Amino acid sequence: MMNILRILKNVAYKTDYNNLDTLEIKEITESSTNMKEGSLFIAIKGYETDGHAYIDDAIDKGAAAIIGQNDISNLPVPYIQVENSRKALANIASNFYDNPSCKKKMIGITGTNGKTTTSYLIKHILEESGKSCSLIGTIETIINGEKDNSINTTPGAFTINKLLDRSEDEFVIIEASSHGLSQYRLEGITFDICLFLNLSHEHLDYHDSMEEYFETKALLFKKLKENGLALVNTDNEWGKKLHVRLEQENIKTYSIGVEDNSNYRMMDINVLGNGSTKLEHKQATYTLDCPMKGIHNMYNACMAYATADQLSIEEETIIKALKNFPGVDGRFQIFSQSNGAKVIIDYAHTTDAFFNCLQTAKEEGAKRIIHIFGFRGNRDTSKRHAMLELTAGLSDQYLLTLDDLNAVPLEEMIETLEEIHDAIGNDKGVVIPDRTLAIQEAMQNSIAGDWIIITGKGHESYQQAFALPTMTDKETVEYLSQ
Ligand SMILES: CC(=O)N[C@H]1[C@@H](OP(=O)(O)OP(=O)(O)OC[C@H]2O[C@@H](n3ccc(=O)[nH]c3=O)[C@H](O)[C@@H]2O)O[C@H](CO)[C@@H](O)[C@@H]1O[C@H](C)C(=O)N[C@@H](C)C(=O)N[C@H](CCC(=O)O)C(=O)O
Ligand SMILES: Nc1ncnc2c1ncn2[C@@H]1O[C@H](COP(=O)(O)OP(=O)(O)OP(=O)(O)O)[C@@H](O)[C@H]1O
Repeated sequence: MMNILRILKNVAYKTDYNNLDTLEIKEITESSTNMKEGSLFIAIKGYETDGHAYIDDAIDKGAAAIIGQNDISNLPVPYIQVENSRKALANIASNFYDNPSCKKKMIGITGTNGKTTTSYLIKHILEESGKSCSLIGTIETIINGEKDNSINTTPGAFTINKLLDRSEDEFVIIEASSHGLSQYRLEGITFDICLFLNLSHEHLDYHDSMEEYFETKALLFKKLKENGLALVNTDNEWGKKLHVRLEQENIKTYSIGVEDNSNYRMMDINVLGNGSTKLEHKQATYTLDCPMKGIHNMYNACMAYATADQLSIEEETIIKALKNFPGVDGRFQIFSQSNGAKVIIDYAHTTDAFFNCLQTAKEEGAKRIIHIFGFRGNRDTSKRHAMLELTAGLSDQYLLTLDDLNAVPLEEMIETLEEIHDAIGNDKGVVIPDRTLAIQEAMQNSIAGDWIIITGKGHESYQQAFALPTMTDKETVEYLSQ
């Protein structure tokens, strides 16, 4: 039980109810479906529906009080009006759990690509150095070693605070998506270290422009604790811009990149075979071996190195940990075939990530590159042409197939694939809607030296059933390898 006035600390509100000082709350929820008697229900205007429509339902289920942003009177339980209930929820959750992010060493990671990979790299290094670490991200949450599948990359504010409260680990790594940042899911959370990885065309169905997308990502750095520090990959225009801005704001910032003036300077990058790079920092140079393929993963490894270094972990420990990093499910995961072909499963769903995957295969000596991919329904459609254009140029063959439909009718998506293929594609390509049959086609016709690259789904399960009895790209590949 907690008094409502404690829950409302630092939240601006108005109410007609005069006895808040005696109002005790058992729990908080934003969902009437999860209501428990004695809870505070927070009504949120959502993207799909309006939580204010469920206030009666919440009261029927025993809500002790309601918070919302609409003008409402004459409810049978106290009503507290705030300006923005989503923002209020975040502050309330933080109050309810007694500001849990202040008690942890918090690491926040943002960028278009590489958040998940970098978070697992950092977690691995921390654990190899004997420290305990929670992780909240796209694939799963790991709290006190217990894993749960994720719904969002950045969960809702209430969930985050609850997870932080449950965590007995010393460190917590959170992947910060732009949706999460713009929807106040991280409001009230403060960080010791924040990382900016990169920014490329993505989510422009949600953000008005790249500029706005960048500004949303940059919000993470407003959440640094007083002595917190920023680690920024400055080998991209957005990283450079952020680095300059943070320095002007007197925030302790380190740049990571190939340029001479980078604080962590990458040199002699070798991405072939067992990749390695030299990293120079404060006149000392270290050699990092990174078993994950591709220049993009070299950047992820260097960002992880810099983070661990700033946490005063011994260089030798970091270097050893990077070398034995086991990789991440569905991130450039290689399945060598008995006929000498290789199949790669990767979560790439941006043009930038496509380039990294296909280019890596080329540099690794692929004789032919066969790319299997689709487009997610109800997600940024403006990136599709560039994605196909890139693969039509770099691959030797491409198979356009289904990704998640997300409520787009099957026939409509197949038509879209055919239209884009006709408009942008070339004779290297073919449309095979059934994802498992597309993989089968590529694998059955493969020869030694082929690299079959399957992108888009990574670790995720299929949303719909396909012809083969499998639920993930990995299962399909293993089924066809038997
Ligand atoms: C479009 C979007 O971002 N939606 C997010 C948002 O949902 P919402 O609050 O708008 O939900 P809503 O369904 O409209 O419901 C409104 C309110 O009514 C309440 N309600 C609803 C029904 C009912 O019977 N009773 C009831 O009380 C709901 O609990 C909610 O509070 O807030 C929820 C809680 O934080 C998120 O889980 C949810 O993410 C959905 C599932 C989603 O798919 N989001 C994607 C776009 C997303 O956020 N992706 C990024 C990663 C992107 C990337 O980089 O790939 C992420 O961080 O996951
Ligand atoms: N540093 C990077 N730069 C560019 N592309 C990258 C980088 N790291 C990974 N990628 C590509 O992005 C894909 C997704 O990687 P990862 O899951 O680590 O990123 P993410 O930011 O967590 O993605 P999401 O926001 O979609 O969950 C990888 O499979 C790879 O193709």
